[in-house]
Amino acid sequence: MQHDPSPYDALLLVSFGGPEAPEEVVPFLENVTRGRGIPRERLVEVGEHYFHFGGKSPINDRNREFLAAIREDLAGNGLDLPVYWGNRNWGPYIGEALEQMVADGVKRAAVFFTSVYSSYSSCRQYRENLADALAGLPEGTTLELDVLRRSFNHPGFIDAMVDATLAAVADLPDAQRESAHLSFVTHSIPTAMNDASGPEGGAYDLQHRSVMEEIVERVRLETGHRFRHQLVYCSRSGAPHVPWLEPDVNDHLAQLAEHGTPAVVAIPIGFVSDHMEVVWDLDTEAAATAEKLGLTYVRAATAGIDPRFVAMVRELLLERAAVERGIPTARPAEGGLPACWDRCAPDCCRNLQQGDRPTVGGLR
Ligand SMILES: CC1=C(CCC(=O)O)c2cc3nc(cc4[nH]c(cc5[nH]c(cc1n2)c(C)c5CCC(=O)O)c(CCC(=O)O)c4C)C(CCC(=O)O)=C3C
Ligand SMILES: [Fe+2]
Repeated sequence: MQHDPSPYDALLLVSFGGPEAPEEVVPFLENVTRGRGIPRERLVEVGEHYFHFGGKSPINDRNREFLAAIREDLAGNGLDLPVYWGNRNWGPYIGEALEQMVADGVKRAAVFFTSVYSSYSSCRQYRENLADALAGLPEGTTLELDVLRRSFNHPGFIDAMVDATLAAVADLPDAQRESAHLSFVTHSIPTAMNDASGPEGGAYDLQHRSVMEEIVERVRLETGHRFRHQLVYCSRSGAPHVPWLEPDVNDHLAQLAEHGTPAVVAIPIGFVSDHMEVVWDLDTEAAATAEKLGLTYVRAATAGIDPRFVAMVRELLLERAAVERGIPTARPAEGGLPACWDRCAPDCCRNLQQGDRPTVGGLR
């Protein structure tokens, strides 16, 4: 393992952002959906999820915990790197983080997105946000940003999710354990967005399936039982006539109940911490659906601040630092897909609605 962070003199954590008070909910939703063609009814419905939790999204607090854990991990490993944080849709915004970095004299930073898969929403849109924020800096500012590779198959994420799954499986009633179903859950996206994800298309779904298969196999090695499993989706949005990835987790639960499955473990592989989708779509809505159907329902933990997931950010930064210095380095990855590319191809995860916009972190 390399321990030299150069050429980086900082780390920037980039996330989605969320409202923290009732009066922030509507402006936040307007930020999220600007130019994205989301029907008014869906916005009202999603607004209710936030109001249900007092107008406060959990995401910023989860990111504050993650930041604190990353800082501790870096310091504990003798790395004296400042860590900044900026969001796409709510303060602290990416632009504010960049201004602070410039004021502090940062020249080149590694950037980690709190979303580990390829798609427009989960990767390229953040790369556009970085380009917009850079363009907003005063003329003549030099700040270079390198986006760390998609980390869905990094051992730090996989190992945390394997243990979360094992813990959830252990929580099942003994009599139901082996007939339980593992339901891997992620954020739905339009099928067209999935078709355009990654350099060759379909990467969003493919990456999730490789994570699922790896976890199922690791759980088999640990328990001796290969569980039935499926990839399902939550948080479908958009107009009704636009196809999104399916099945929805609630429809899936109804199917399981119909086929006599007694218990289900929901494994939120699409979310790195307990975002609104986890506390609403899974812990509130899907849990209620399961209860109505008479299904035992256990939700596995998200990666959150699992020390291995936290260490992953440092490991990715050091790995990329070595790459940028031209030093051969290991690129750990688990499951059927190789470690992801460092720089995205020009047509990776294209913006289908607004066309190509400037990005950061692409091939030059
Ligand atoms: C792939 C993906 C991720 C995972 C990757 C990542 O983490 O980035 C993600 C994360 C998140 N999505 C979030 C919230 C919302 N997403 C929305 C809308 C949309 N998401 C989409 C995709 C994704 N979203 C898409 C294709 C849309 C349609 C509009 C569009 O084409 O852009 C809307 C508008 C209402 C609605 O349409 O549901 C909201 C409020 C929050 C914050 C949660 C919190 O507060 O804790 C988080 C972490
Ligand atoms: Fe979303």
